[in-house]
Order: sequence, then C-alpha cells, then structure tokens
Amino acid sequence: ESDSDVNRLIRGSDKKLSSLASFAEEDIDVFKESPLDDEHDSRRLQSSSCVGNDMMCGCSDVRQSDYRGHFSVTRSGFTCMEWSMADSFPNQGLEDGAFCRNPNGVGQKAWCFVEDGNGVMWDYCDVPNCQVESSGDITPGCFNTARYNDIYADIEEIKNSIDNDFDRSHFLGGIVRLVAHDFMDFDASNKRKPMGPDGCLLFDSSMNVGLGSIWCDSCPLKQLYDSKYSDLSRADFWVAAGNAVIFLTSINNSLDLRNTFYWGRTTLDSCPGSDSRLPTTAGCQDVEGVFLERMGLTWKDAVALLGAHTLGRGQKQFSGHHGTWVPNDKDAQVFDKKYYEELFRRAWTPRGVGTEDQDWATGSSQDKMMLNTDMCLIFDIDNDKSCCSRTSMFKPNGQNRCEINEDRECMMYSADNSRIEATKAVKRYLGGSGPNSNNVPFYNAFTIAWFKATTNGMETLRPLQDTC
Ligand code: HEM
Repeated sequence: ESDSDVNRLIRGSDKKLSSLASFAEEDIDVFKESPLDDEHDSRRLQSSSCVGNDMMCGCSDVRQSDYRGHFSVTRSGFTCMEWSMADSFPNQGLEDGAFCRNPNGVGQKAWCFVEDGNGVMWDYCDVPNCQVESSGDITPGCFNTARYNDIYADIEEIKNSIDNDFDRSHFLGGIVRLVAHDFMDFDASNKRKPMGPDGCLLFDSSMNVGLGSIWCDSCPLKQLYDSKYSDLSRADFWVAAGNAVIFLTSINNSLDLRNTFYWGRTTLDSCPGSDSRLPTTAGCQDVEGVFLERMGLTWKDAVALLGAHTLGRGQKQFSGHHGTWVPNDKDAQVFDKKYYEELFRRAWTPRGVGTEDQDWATGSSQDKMMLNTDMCLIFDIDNDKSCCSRTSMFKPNGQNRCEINEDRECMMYSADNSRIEATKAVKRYLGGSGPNSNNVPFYNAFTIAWFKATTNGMETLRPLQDTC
C-alpha cells in the first residue's frame, strides 16, 4: 500500500462499512484469512524485534497491530469511531473505545474509521513506532516523571556538596558541555551514521579533553548513573542531567525544560569519527558546519546554544583556552543571558594571535575569555583576528582598555552578510536595548534550540509521563 492511499477516502452511503476497498488487495486477503475468534488478543500480531510499551507505541514489524494505547485522532485530524460500528470489525481484541488500531495488521499502521459528515471513511493515525532492538546498542528502560525529578534532586545534591566556585562551575558547565559534545556530532546527510545524541563520545580525542573529568569511573555524575540510573539509556540520562543543571542554574529556576524532554534514545557503544564532526574554535565556519549544515539548525538556534557558554570555563590544560565567558566563577554558575552582554560590552583583545589557541581576553587578570567562535557571532574576524572589539573604552588611568591594537576596531557584519542573522539573534537575546534583566527571549530560544539538538534525527522518542 502506498503512502498516497493514506488519504484516499472510502465512503459508505449507509454509514456502514461494507467495503474495504481502500486497502490493497493482498491486505484484504490477510484479513479474510484471519477469522476472528473470541480470544481477547486475536487481533494482535507478535513482534520479535521491538521493545516499548504497547500503550505508548506500536511495533513497526507487525504494522502496529500490537498497539493498545489511547491515540484516537487520525493524522488528518478526525476523531476515531467505535470499532463496534463496523459489522466487519467486531470489537474483540481491540479493547473498548474508539482508538487507533490495526487489527490483524491489515493496514500499514494503526488506523481507525472516521466520519467526516459525508459518510464513513478511514485514516491512519500518527502512533509512534516503538524502538527496534539492535544488537550491541543499549535500549532504554522506563523513564518516568519520578525518575526525572530524582535526577534533578541528585544533581542538586552533588552540586551542593562541592565547596568551591571553580570546581562547582566546572561540574555544572561540564555536564552541559558533555551533552553538547554528544549532540554536535549529528550529520543529517549521513543516513547510515547520523550519530547525534546517542550517549557516545570519543573521550580520548583532543576535541573532548576535559570531559574525562565529568564522565569517569570516579566522577560523581557517572557514579550516580552507575548506581541508580543504569537501566536508562546513557544518552537519555545525559540530556536529563543537562536539563537539571539548566533548571538549577536558571534565574529563579524559571527554565525548566521538562515539557520538551523526550526519552527513548538508544546509546551507541561505539561512534568512530564522531570527533571529526565536532567544531574547532577557529571561527564561524565551524559554527556553520556543525549547526547549520550538519545539524540543520538556524542561526537563532546556534546563537542560543552558544549562550550556554555562560556556564563553566575553559582550562589551559584541557582546551588551551583559559577563563570564564562571564566575569567570574560565581557568575559562571548562573544560566542567564550574560554571555551576550559580555560579548557586546567588553573590550576584547586578541590573545595568542597566529597560534592554534588564539582567543580573546579582557582585563588584567586575563581570566575572562571569548573564543573565535563566540566573537564571530557579531564581529567579522575571518580575515582579521588581531583587532580589538572596542577601542573607545578607557581605564581610570586613561589607558585604553584594548591595551593593544587600540586603533584597530573589529568590523561588524554588513546587512548583506548572512551572518548578520547571528548578530540579530545576539541582540534579541540581550532582552532590550538598555541594561535589563529580561532573560525571556534567550530562554525561549534556548528551549527550542536545545529541543531540536537533543532530539535531532530521532523519531521514536516519548514525552515524560507518570508511568510507562
Ligand atoms: C562552535 C561550537 C563550540 C565550540 C568551538 C566550543 C568550545 C569550547 C571550549 C574550547 C571550551 C573549554 C573547554 C575546557 O577547556 O574545559 C568549552 C567549554 C564549554 N562549552 Fe563549548 N563550544 C561550542 C559549543 C557549545 C555548546 C553548543 C554548548 C552547550 C549548549 C557548550 C557548552 C559549553 C560549556 C557549558 C562549557 C564549560 C565547560 C566546563 O566548565 O568544564 N559549548 N567550549
């Protein structure tokens, strides 16, 4: 049966379904050859390769005939009719009610009869497919609201047990970075190995240095997973842990990502080549390659995700980049829009020009930084990495805050440059033209971007529910 059959309508003038004309010929035979009996589940075919709750999803290998959930609206928006209304489909084995079903697998997936005012027709439902088991990879267990809440509480407890700002901000930021490194290796064009949020990272790779102090046998986060959550997929656990950090560090705990949290990711045990898809800090070509080209996101999304650099810091021994993006390690434990404010307001001076580790610093302590991939969101530094972001700011002693290259102000993008979209997004996330505490534009954009990034390419995820 082709997909175009889906919307083909059959109408019965007497509102009784005398005909199954819209099913393919061979499907009708399947139906005829499977006489009904009184046994409760006679209409449910057995799946061999599929895991999941039959109240939530159906197995694709048995064309969702096992589905017993409460989906009752079709993909065109019609409400299902009772199965008992059709003489040819008495209700046995379909459970009471007017729900999407595929008795005996006669259709391609769960469907139901509907009434459109002109008569009776049928239509497919958008019941999700359950996860298919694949050898070697770990499939997820039940992830319900209670466990999600427990993860928030457990992360908070670990956070509170860390007694200094430096380590605490690295713990919090490191978790969010871990999730980002998991999802940034997604490549939509590679159908065989899209990767993305699959719980798999090459910890030995130079791209991931530093994450080994977040996920290691003696690391609190991994110990938490091993002792309490190892029935969940690692991929799901990481995203939930990231959500916990964002919630705990957001202003008044106002950014709770649970409504856009979906679970059911499969953890990959091996992901060769994943590191080659991760961004270097060279500049906006990395941002474009990862977010726009391979992950299929927009500039708005990319800029919102990079706002996470407000948490945590760079460490010389890890990435070669040293400093926090925001004023200090205390601010680096607050998930707000400060990253964008800092980008705009400080006099950023290039550091290590000409080296692989070139970045930007400000102030005498040199403990605040921006990467090329941050600066390039508003400054056109592709061809000039030794400019200064603001040349007109002076210290009390009259010295220019730029210190070097006082006269060489970094260029901003012109209106016809596609990267102007990045600048516009930064300005939007500032929350207003003057100083303000409006984090709403950033939080809203981050919610969307984080949702896209953490569910990229995954079609069988499920929302949080109290039971599963
Ligand atoms: C172009 C993309 C990106 C580049 C080049 C980049 C680069 C870096 C670098 C060099 C560090 C310092 C690591 C260290 O020395 O320990 C870092 C840290 C961090 N990154 Fe990114 N990043 C990117 C995207 C992201 C995204 C999308 C997120 C989250 C949504 C993120 C979140 C973080 C966080 C929270 C830290 C602090 C980690 C800690 O404190 O240990 N980054 N990033």
